[in-house]
Amino acid sequence: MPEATDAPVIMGNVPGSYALSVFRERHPVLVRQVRDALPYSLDRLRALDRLLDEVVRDVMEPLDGSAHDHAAWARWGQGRFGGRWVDVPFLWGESYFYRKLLEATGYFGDGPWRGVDPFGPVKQAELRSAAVDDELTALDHAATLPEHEQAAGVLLGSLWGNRADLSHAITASGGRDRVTDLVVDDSALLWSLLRDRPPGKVCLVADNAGRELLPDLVLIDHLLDRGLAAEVVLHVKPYPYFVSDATPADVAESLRRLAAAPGQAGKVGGRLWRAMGAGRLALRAHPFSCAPLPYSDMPDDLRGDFASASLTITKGDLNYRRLAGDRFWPPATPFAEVTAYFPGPVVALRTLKSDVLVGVGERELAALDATGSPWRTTGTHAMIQGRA
Ligand SMILES: O=P(O)(O)OC[C@@]1(O)O[C@H](CO)[C@@H](O)[C@@H]1O
Repeated sequence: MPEATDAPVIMGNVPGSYALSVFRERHPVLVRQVRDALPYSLDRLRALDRLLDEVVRDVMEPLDGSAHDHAAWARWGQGRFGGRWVDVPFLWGESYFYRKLLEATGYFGDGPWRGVDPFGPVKQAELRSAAVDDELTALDHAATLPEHEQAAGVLLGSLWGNRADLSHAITASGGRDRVTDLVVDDSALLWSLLRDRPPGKVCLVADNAGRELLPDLVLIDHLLDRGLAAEVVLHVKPYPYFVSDATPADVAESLRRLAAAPGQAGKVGGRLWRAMGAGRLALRAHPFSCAPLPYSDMPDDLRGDFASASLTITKGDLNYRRLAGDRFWPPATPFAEVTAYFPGPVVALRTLKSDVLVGVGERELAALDATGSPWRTTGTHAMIQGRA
């Protein structure tokens, strides 16, 4: 087995790879969708057209010198501008794409589009959907179940909520069934970290808004309400990212949606609303959450936050890539080994939508590969993977 540290970084340019399909197929579609989502003015439409051209021609241009974070991106992207989009590490190239998309829409500019979420229309449609009504109504039945089933239910709800990812939906063939047998199931570890010690601080690093964030909030309510956490810090993105990633505005909208719902959902929403006001639920939108870097490069203040938590729960595929490192790890590499740098207990809840994979033995891997399905990238499979 190769040394884990030799694991190659996932690049965008490998023929036939998932990463290449994201650059070649997903990004052009996304620019076109954003272009049509809001009544943008001519200058914004032109900027979006320039970005589309840049992506299709496959020549990466630097951020405009007037951008507030131009210096940071110039440093991170040194030696990459003028080259092909696909010739950079996958994680870096995707992050930069979303940053450029916001630039084109005027999100950080001085004009009228400042602060307008280009993905707002799709996020709002999802939050208003009948599917969300059904999911909130289902909480009434869940509340009648025995305690251990409720605990398992809120955890699985949050885990599978990660399938609701509007960026993945763009190129996923859709409608694929979930495979309920988890690829890795460390849920016993998660519960023991919460139950076998006095309640402490739990950090939940969120992923998508809407149909993922709602069950995340239900999980948070469970932890606070059952005394499994004294406080929860909910980490979200400071600005729109990867289409549906949750921002503070999305948290506010989801809490309003919950609090306005009848039955159990309304009770959950009311409790969380009060917890926010009382400081038992805090919101953090650290700039590093949108950085094109792995968590091993996190700044000291963020490290301090996770270090003071009795448990950090990370949600979703992108957070998993950043936690483990966006590399083709030998799949049997222990999760504890690749996350040894993380300053405290950490559990990842993830449906699999990219090639990064650790902690899976040869026999399990062979059995999954033998199914012949693209199980590593289509969101059909999920894992709860952690270390104390
Ligand atoms: O973090 P999430 O929402 O679970 O997934 C993000 C995602 O859809 O985006 C990337 C491709 O663009 C993949 O890593 C992953 O499939």
